[in-house]
Amino acid sequence: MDSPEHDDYVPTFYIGQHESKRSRPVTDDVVRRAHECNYDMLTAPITTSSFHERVLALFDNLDPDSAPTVSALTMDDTDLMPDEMTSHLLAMVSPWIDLCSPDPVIYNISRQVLHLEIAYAAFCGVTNVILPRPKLHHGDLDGEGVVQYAYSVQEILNIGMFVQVHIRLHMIDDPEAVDENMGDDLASRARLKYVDLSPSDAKPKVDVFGTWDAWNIIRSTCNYNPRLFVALDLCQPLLTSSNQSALEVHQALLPSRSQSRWHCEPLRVLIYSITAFVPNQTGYPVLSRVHRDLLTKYMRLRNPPWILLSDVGPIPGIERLEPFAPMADGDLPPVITADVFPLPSEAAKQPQKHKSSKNQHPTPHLDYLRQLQKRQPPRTVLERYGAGFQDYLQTPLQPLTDNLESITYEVFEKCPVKYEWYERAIARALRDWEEEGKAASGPNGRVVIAVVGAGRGPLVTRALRASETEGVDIELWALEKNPNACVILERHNQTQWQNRVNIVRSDMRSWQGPFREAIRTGPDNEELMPGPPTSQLPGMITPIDILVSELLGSFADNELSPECLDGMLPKLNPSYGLSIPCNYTAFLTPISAPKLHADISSRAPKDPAAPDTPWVVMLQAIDYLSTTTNPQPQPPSRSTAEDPKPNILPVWSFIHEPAPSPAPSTNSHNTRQARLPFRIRDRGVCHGLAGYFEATLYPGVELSTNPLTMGDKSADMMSWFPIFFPLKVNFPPSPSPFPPLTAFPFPSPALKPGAESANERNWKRDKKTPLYLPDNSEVTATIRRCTDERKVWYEWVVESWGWNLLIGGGKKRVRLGVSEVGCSKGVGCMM
Ligand SMILES: C[S@@+](CC[C@H](N)C(=O)[O-])C[C@H]1O[C@@H](n2cnc3c(N)ncnc32)[C@H](O)[C@@H]1O
Repeated sequence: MDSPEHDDYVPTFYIGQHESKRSRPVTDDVVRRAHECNYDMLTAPITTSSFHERVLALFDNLDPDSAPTVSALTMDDTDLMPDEMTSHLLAMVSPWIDLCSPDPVIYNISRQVLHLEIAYAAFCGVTNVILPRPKLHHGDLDGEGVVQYAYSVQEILNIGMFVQVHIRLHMIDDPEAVDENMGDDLASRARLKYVDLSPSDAKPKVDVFGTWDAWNIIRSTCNYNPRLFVALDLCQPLLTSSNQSALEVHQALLPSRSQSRWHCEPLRVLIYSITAFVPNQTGYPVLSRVHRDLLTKYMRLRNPPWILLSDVGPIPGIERLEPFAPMADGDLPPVITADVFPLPSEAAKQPQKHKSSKNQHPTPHLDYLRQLQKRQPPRTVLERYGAGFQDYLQTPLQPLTDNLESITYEVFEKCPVKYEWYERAIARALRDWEEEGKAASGPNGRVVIAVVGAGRGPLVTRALRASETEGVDIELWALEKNPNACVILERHNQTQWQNRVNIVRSDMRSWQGPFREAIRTGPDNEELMPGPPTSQLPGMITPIDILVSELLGSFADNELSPECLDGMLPKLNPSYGLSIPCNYTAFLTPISAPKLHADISSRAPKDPAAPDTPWVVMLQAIDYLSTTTNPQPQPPSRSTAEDPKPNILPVWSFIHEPAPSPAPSTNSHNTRQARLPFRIRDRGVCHGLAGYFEATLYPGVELSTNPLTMGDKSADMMSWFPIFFPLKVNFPPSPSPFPPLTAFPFPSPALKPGAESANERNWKRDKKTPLYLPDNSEVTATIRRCTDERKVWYEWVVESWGWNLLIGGGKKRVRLGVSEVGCSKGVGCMM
């Protein structure tokens, strides 16, 4: 396997240019010029300033008791035309509307403007629109209008059936952030009877999850519609107090808790305004390390977001539109590439330099991003191996009932770690065997090793190699029940293993053990000595000294390793026999995984088992809901003060050692149950449980997929992706609180082909609304490993808990919600 340093991968940065107030229409020529400058796309307002003036005048001249009607768009109201280049445009809905307004007339007008603009953009063939941010604060009202906004979004998803809708949001909610449209907008016209502007003592504070909360309402109302995305503003207007350095402010606005939360949402656009950049020592605009790290993280998503540079200057040459030398190819003078974050004192000294540099490089911000694109750190082994698999749901393998294909074994065999670790474990076991002078079970004192479930034989090769390196003689058995894989084993035995391996075609649960000639010795031939392996009767069965198996699944025991090994353990050498692995433990943690939730929801109508299936999935767009702050100090340049790490708790274990007697006839000894409490610091939505495992192959040699220990125990191991237990929660469907508007010029949108029926919608709401967890709450996950005489399956349920303050002091723990029981019996593993 190549080392990650040799990865020649360059990520795709799809970069667009946005101006909040475009001075000229976005024509073909403008788009062409933007492409020449190495921009990939442009934003365009759907309507013109004259439409803006018309609507404001409508409101200003309104009889307060009448229902206003915004008349249909005219030629003067828009510059947008159906055109080939519309596919390169991100159409901007007017930022001066307020869909959250508590003033019903303003809401009514805003909603009409939205409908008119979306309908016209859809008519022109626009496929991507960006909606203005939901306004979260109106006087002393905080977050009240979000539901209103959410219903408007739900409506427009049914107007433009091919339009992808991007909701513009700040990373965090800062109530004091300056609103760029202030004065020119409908929001500032809200009437006092609806908005109390009197100064209040209880000023809302910065809320790290405030904007996420709004997004959660919007996408939940829209049933996780796959055409709904986040356009994230990465830089809020900086309210730098004089004693804060620019670096501190940038870090404070990008807390790692909110970074990881947005990472799990459907991020489609990242918006960098000019305030996200700071001049480097040579005066060129660069991003701080916090921003650079964030960009690297977000650009590694399976579908990397687009980047919008907002108000960083016009497209060069646009006024004259003369031929233009292409820019921003990423080959820059070294001054631009030095992105050392300046000390605030240095930055303050450099404004002049910055200006003159900009004149020499007309698109310095774009140049810098193109340069960053080229200098992205190489992908890790896991990232390379997992490319394309991120958040892709796979049904777990059933190697016991199904016979795997050769290609599946081939994928296993690519893991650079697992087989190495098995060889190490076998080598240590042989060394200890020798050093401790243990009596072996094979002829001539040879240690009997049985690789059970040998597949195409990689562990057989490793066992032979371990014996050679340790200089310990072994007798090797390889057992496999897949007849096709046995052909490969037999071929390998002939061509690679010099016929040193005894190959057995059998299910391990019915294998008697190493069967060999019984050689009679002693003065009267009354003693029996183990002879060479044979299939002839009469013979004798001898114990196995070292049993090697790899029957583990993503949740350790989910591919029935315990059930398979049950039959083998009584065949171990009773004094010294050992199993590799000797034990394994499953782990769980609650996660937010909107993408997986949406995927499972969309499968559910056709595949009713989908919400009850524990899925194998390379988790990427997820957020851990239960975290602790990492106590280990980090280099100051690399992290903010807090660096949360997930609480991932052990669920249950299986231990494999010589068994004195055959396993009981029922499988009830392999059932398990666990109830795990998780503290939740920050609010979020729980979509399910992420499962991992750790296994001890031999003391000191461990495998782990648990993110907390994987780096130490088996870094770069890629044989197993985690498992995901989805959550189903039962809530009654909620009717729309908003009756259709009578004054609206269009008829209420009828159901178009492909739109959801009420039944489908209700089914989704009834069956799969995820569990909302408030700040400072608790989650308990209860999970069981169940069995009958034919199958093994899991059942899981999640409860959320909060605290009620009691009159007279104290608090009481109260249950806030409980999920439906997930049950995988329908897709359980056959024994
Ligand atoms: C996960 S694969 C591992 C294969 C191989 N050891 C490797 O590491 O590439 C598990 C193998 O065990 C075999 N297997 C599972 N249950 C078995 C059983 N009860 N008896 C024999 N073989 C079994 C499967 O056919 C499969 O080849």
